[in-house]
Amino acid sequence: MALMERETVIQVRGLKNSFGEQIIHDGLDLDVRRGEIIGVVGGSGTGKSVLMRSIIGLQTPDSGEVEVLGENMVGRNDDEAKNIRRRWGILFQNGALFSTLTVAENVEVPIREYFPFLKPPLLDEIASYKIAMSGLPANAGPKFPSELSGGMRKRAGLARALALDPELLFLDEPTAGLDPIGAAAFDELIRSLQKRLELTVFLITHDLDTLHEICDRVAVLADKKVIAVDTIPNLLALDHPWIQEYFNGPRGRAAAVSHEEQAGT
Ligand SMILES: Nc1ncnc2c1ncn2[C@@H]1O[C@H](COP(=O)(O)OP(=O)(O)OP(=O)(O)O)[C@@H](O)[C@H]1O
Repeated sequence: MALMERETVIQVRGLKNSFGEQIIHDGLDLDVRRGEIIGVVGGSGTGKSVLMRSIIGLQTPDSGEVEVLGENMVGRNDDEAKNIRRRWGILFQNGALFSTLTVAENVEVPIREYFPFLKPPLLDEIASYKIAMSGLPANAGPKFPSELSGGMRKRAGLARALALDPELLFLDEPTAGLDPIGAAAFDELIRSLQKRLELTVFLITHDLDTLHEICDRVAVLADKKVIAVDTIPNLLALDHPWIQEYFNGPRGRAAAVSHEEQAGT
């Protein structure tokens, strides 16, 4: 089915967020469609993380509407949001793993929250499956986060994000801090998981390679709004200075050339 015809799974309308005098978003709109990987870009401090926090209900906006999977997210208390929270997984920027728990125990945290009656053997089995799915070796399960490399910690965070078989996956700068080979492998993992599990992925990134390699559309934050959401070729046709500088600057062009070479075009 063409992307345009698919169901909207995240709908943001007229979002306004501010901290004191500082207005971050003012009249921001965004639609995310089922099954797409949408990249969210914008200069530092344009409010990408605040947007994600507003969508998942961690930030109460000054005004505006946020719907996720048909449910209103604004002003819900924790209890009300519990049912909707289990339908998404989140990989925060630093992985946000509990340092005193092993990787397997970290993956089990959300499962225990929602299914407290599950017995340890089954919990361990589910955790092992999620760990393998995230491309970690089986012996990573009993390790503590401090014993893992940065790339492995991200995969462990991903395993936890996938613990409850989510429909939506939120990723905040997943390739930040990874070397280019590790970043490319992580991109590939996200793409293959998205296809296999039919995920919708909301991905904040500064990584131009990631945008070219795996994003179906890219949303650009500037001037306190989403100024455009489109494929990269269509964004390039727009005459906005930030978009031009970002995608057509030296790094943007290098990422585009590398993507074309890999695609054999
Ligand atoms: N809890 C908070 N209290 C006060 N100001 C905040 C808070 N959270 C975010 N901000 C401010 O809101 C602005 C947007 O922050 P946000 O983290 O969303 O930016 P970003 O686009 O994700 O940036 P980066 O690309 O650097 O990660 C920043 O100026 C930040 O200082």
